[in-house]
Amino acid sequence: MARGPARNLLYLYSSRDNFTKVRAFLFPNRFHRADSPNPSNSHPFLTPDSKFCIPPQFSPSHFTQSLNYRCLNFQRHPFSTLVENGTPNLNSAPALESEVTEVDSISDIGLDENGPGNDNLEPEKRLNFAQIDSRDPVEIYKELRDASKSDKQSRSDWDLLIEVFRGFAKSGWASNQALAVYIGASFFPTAAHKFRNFFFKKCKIDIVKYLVFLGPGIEAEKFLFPIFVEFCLEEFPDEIKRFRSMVESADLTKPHTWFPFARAMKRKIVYHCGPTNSGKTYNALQRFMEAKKGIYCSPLRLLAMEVFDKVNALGVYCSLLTGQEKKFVPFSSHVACTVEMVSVDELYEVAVIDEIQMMADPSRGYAWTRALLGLKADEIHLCGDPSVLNIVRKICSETGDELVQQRYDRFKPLVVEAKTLLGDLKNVKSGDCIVAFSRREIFEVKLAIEKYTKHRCCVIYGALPPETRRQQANLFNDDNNEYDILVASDAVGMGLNLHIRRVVFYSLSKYNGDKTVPVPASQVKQIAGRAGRRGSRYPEGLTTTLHLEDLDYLIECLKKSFDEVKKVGLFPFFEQVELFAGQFPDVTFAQLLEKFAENCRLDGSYFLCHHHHIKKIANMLEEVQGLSLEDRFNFCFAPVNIRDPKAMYHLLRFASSYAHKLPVNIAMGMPKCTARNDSELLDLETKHQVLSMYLWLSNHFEGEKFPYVKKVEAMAVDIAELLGESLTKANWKPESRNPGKPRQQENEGGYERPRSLIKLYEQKRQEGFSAGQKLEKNNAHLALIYST
Ligand SMILES: Nc1ncnc2c1ncn2[C@@H]1O[C@H](COP(=O)(O)OP(=O)(O)OP(=O)(O)O)[C@@H](O)[C@H]1O
Ligand SMILES: [Mg+2]
Repeated sequence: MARGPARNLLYLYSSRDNFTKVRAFLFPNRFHRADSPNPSNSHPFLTPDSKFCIPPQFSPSHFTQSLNYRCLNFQRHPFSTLVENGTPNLNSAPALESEVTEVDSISDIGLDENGPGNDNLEPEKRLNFAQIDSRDPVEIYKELRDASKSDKQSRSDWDLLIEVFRGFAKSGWASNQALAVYIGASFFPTAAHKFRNFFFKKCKIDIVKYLVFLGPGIEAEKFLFPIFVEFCLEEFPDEIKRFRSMVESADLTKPHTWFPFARAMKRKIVYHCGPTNSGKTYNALQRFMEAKKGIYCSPLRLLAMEVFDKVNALGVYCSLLTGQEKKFVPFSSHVACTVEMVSVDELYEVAVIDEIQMMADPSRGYAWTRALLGLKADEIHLCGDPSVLNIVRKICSETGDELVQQRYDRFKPLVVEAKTLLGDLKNVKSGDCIVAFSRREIFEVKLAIEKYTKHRCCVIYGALPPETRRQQANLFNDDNNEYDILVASDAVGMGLNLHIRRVVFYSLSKYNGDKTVPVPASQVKQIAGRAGRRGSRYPEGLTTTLHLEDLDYLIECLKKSFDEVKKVGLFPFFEQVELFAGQFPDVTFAQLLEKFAENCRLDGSYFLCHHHHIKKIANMLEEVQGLSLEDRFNFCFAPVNIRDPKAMYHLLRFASSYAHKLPVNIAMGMPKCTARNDSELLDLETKHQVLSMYLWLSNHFEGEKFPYVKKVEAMAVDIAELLGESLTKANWKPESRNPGKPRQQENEGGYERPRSLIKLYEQKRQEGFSAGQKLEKNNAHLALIYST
């Protein structure tokens, strides 16, 4: 074993008070034993005068977490590293604990037992280090700046100094801290590099010695950082100014201050908090109808339409405002709108924001947050589950609004049927709603039920227009026909008035665009809760699963209390994006959004809503010349299925015509008859979505650019009808709209639930005798009762 080149060895000088603490930290096992020998003499790394020779794998930063290292004094001294085959190899130094047992003396591993070598520092110099550390960084910076050249350094110091600065340039801590003085993360490495060059040209011996003593790591970074800041302030004023304006223009902190008029009001917030089917919306609407002027904000067009119809029927004149339609009722002082369309300029006596828990929705949450923060209403009624209660409370304390809570219980408890359908769709009964989580499964279930039983099925899923969903709901609710089963997706969870006796989960897993995952408990509760509705044929609700294996998960979900939401969604207004865009005149709109997301600042209670959908449209529209930033922003919010190339093509066409100042035409053939197969049905769905998009655009851009609104409205009505008729007749195997999506396995019968999750539940079931099984064993028919 040969001695390697001289290196620095770190010594730690400890006061008597700290000696035991440091020792315990360095050698926890050995010296905690009651029979420990005299510590100061027994270990090769301990020197008798409270001086610790720190093994190479330790740096001062190791002490920061466990010890108040500022009470300690570190010093570096040269040592020789182990050399094997002529190559220095610090890693081959044994670990600390094994050193204790295997190494007899320091000289055995090539360390300089006598400590200080040429670079040894006297105690006065150690004192000097403390003085350097406590010096004003501004002064140090000025001294460096004004120095004509650097002091001479030894080779070893120089090498270590390079390491220290390399560490600084890569330091996440320093880069983060630099943000506070408006040095952006992308500029930080350049600034750090220039700082290093500056330092090397000017450095003073005492500061170098101190940095060498500290070594690479957080201590050196902390020492250098304020000097770096001074350097940056003087060297990069333009970069700092630019970054500062960029950050300020992407400031989404304190969103409650964005609505000064609402803040000037003393608003009363009433939180109607409870499970599904407990009368929350009903009670909020009572106040809405009593008010002189009211607004109802809905999560869905369908629900806005339902409230519009209901309150007009009760003699309260109410208009309808959704992205796609404006139905103005003369003399109306009330409006039912979708939450995205809410006006924060109008003054209302009562506002209702339904399904307030949607504030936490990753994509649309911002619309609920904006409504809550910005509505100018004396009284705001929030309806929803308890998941956002605490965060609403926090927001109210910031806005200065009064919060009142009204608790609700389900009118009739929800009963879980432990028997399940035993995996056989032949066991469906009149009034059942079979819930599946893909369009494909929905049609497979419908096909199977209609083939093997006497029942007929209505269907409801997200891609259907609200008018068709409503038509299907009415068909199902009506006693006087054979359509007594509903097959639906999670779209059934909100907004429809349905007479469901029993909700049966076909499966409890769902494709999330990436992979198949268990349906979240909150969603399971919401959907199951649709069974049994006050005033309907079935006031008492049941729920179960198709397969016995899924029952435990259903029970688990229903038992689970709502998870508390910690953050709610935000998205910038156009004006904020425009201000931000001023910093980046040359980037595309999609890049601009990306930069905004990277640089925006948010308070802890908020997250920036997903903008994947928006970016995809922005990228597509990049080739369209002549659109202003505001046009692009608005086009990006158009309701389009980004996975449907036909719909995307039409959006591109609309935007191109608009940019060329041409009247935007619909240029789409009208189907003559109902769909005869699944691809014709898909075509009808797409056509309706394109028409709906046209109507949406006509409401969000100057009307005269979209001159065919009347024609498009008529076409949309016709297609919704054709869709309804097609669905009642549909008896074909479904096709996939998205060929990229993995298809579920098929069996002979044509339907097979996803298996991956079953295994998971089976495993769980084997772990214990489940409640569901016990009940099944006792042949209990009705099992557990939940007020979910
Ligand atoms: N006091 C009442 N008198 C008559 N009908 C009522 C009353 N309260 C609620 N209902 C009816 O009960 C049904 C469920 O009420 P509501 O829609 O308000 O429940 P919810 O808690 O908002 O449930 P959801 O989860 O569906 O939003 C509705 O059809 C409603 O009209
Ligand atoms: Mg409701």
